Amino acid sequence: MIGWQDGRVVYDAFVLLSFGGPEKPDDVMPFLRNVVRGRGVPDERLAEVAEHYMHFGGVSPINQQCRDLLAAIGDEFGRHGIDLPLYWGNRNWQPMLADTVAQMRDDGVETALGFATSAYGGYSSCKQYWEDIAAARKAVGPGAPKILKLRQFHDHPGFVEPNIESVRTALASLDESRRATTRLVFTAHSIPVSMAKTAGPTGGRYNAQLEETARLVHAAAAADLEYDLVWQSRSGPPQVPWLEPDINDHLESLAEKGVTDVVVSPIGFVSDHLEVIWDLDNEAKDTAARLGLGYARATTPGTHPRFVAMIRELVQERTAGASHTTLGTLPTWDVCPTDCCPPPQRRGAPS
Ligand SMILES: CC1=C(CCC(=O)O)c2cc3nc(cc4[nH]c(cc5[nH]c(cc1n2)c(C)c5CCC(=O)O)c(CCC(=O)O)c4C)C(CCC(=O)O)=C3C
Ligand SMILES: [Fe+2]
Repeated sequence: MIGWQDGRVVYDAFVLLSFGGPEKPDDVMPFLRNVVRGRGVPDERLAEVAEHYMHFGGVSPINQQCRDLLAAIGDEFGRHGIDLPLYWGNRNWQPMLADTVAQMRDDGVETALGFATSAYGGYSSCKQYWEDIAAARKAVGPGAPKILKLRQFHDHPGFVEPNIESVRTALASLDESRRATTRLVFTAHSIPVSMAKTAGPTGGRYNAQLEETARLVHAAAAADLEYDLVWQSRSGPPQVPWLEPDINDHLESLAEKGVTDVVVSPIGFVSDHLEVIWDLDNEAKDTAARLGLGYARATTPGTHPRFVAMIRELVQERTAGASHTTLGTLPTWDVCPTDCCPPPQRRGAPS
């Protein structure tokens, strides 16, 4: 067996867990149907989102970003003597996690560490990855390896520092003479209010973590500016309340208040995938232009070396049983309680 002993558990593989995205036009609708299975997202919304993907030739950047990240993780592990085979499986598109888990079983993997491409707690960002693992193992059946997801990392310096750096870079591209009326706007994926209420063991964890990350990035990158945390990429039927305000509405109210320029920092995401390049680089940017606001979008961590080092550190934290490296004050843990972050109520056809 490949791997190493930490005195408690032997991990013999690493698996990257992600969302998945289409890589050609014919993938788009089946991918979207996988994402919204049983969730009551109206067809009009799906058709609209399909157009966003078609705008980029039906190709989401997220899968290539995962390939690049996995290659960088391999280099990083190699430099630090971590000899674990690397795998990658998605929730919604090929390579699907169940196929990856079957391959891992065939390769003799017994217990893997999984890294999900989301920093936060809550159903979509955390719990659903645990569910993905359980469903994939069930599909594979006897001999399926155990997979333990690495912890949430919203306030790890390896996540916060690349965001600080990119906010500074974005800010430097704006007109210095208008700095006093420049605003820092953090964004994250909106989720249903009911999902936000039940995020984490005591509720509200998604918002609390995002507020903490925003505070940490703001303090280090641009403490003289005012800042806000707002939401993007709302889905779901209009009668269901989701977190507000939307970034576009927020830009309107900022312009009314006399703000002249904005730096938008999508701290809710780890890579510049489609929700970032469509919703921010197209929609929000157009809104800013219409309002006459200067606009700069900060990049996400992607394959930033500090971010990649964080992934290696999270593995070492786990295998050495070391204490968690955190910049904030919210509690962290390795394994989530089983009863936190319940799934949203399913509507329409069961999956
Ligand atoms: C919290 C959160 C994250 C961040 C955490 C994480 O990263 O995991 C995230 C990431 C992403 N969301 C993505 C895409 C989509 N999300 C959708 C729909 C939804 N997202 C939700 C939440 C989140 N989503 C929710 C509650 C829904 C409603 C339906 C449901 O309950 O599932 C839909 C359906 C159509 C629509 O937008 O209405 C699409 C296409 C992509 C891929 C982008 C690419 O292709 O590059 C990524 C990384
Ligand atoms: Fe989403």
